Amino acid sequence: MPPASRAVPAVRATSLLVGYGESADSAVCPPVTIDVAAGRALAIVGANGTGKSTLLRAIVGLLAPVGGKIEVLGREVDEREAHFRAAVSTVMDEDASFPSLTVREHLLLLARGHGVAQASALVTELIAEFGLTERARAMPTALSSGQRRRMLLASAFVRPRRLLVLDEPEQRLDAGMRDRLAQRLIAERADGVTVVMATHDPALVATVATEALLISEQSARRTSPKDAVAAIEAL
Ligand SMILES: Nc1ncnc2c1ncn2[C@@H]1O[C@H](COP(=O)(O)OP(=O)(O)OP(=O)(O)O)[C@@H](O)[C@H]1O
Repeated sequence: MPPASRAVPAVRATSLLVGYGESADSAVCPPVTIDVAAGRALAIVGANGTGKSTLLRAIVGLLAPVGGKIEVLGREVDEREAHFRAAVSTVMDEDASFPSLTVREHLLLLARGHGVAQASALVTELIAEFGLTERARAMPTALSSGQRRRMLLASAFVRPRRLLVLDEPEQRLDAGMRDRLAQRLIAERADGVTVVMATHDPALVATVATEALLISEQSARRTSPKDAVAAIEAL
């Protein structure tokens, strides 16, 4: 993986408005202006329905902004471009897996599709890290919801990445797995990978985040991880 340039923010939002209509009137949350530097981790926090997932969809190019601007790794978002697909790894709510492939086959296909060297060894490691060794030959339909979530998380780490965009990565994970995920995200940061995650998990914010964006009906404002933890606990 090429080293991330520290000069260019991994994510830069300028008066960004996100929503499901055609114009700024349809924005689901107040405007967002934020820079996230390479190797940092931004936690996006706020009550249900405040627009966290919608904001992530705009960052990964699934939804065009209804106002303002969003740049990822120094360029306007176009998820069809090869450089974007090579650099941006996501775990979103609506993620799908191949219905006819086992856990191991799904991960291998992703790794090979992204040109990862020694894909088989990496897949074996990730399957162990995400506690799926016993289920490596299972079809997705035969997994528990937590196991399926683990497979989708492992999918994010089986491919090259400079930016990880995660929508409530703690969902459906037990306490041990949440802790392991936090350790993995800390290691990712140490490798220069940027993390942007929407989360309701105070432990994940406290251990992984270097900064936070607190969204409410009134504002979307940058805050410290400590204040974000307090805000989650007050919701
Ligand atoms: N596909 C959609 N079309 C229209 N409105 C939507 C769509 N998806 C979400 N919304 C609305 O947009 C607003 C923001 O939703 P969003 O999912 O971004 O919130 P969130 O902060 O991620 O919430 P949660 O914490 O519950 O996951 C909500 O009012 C929601 O009902």
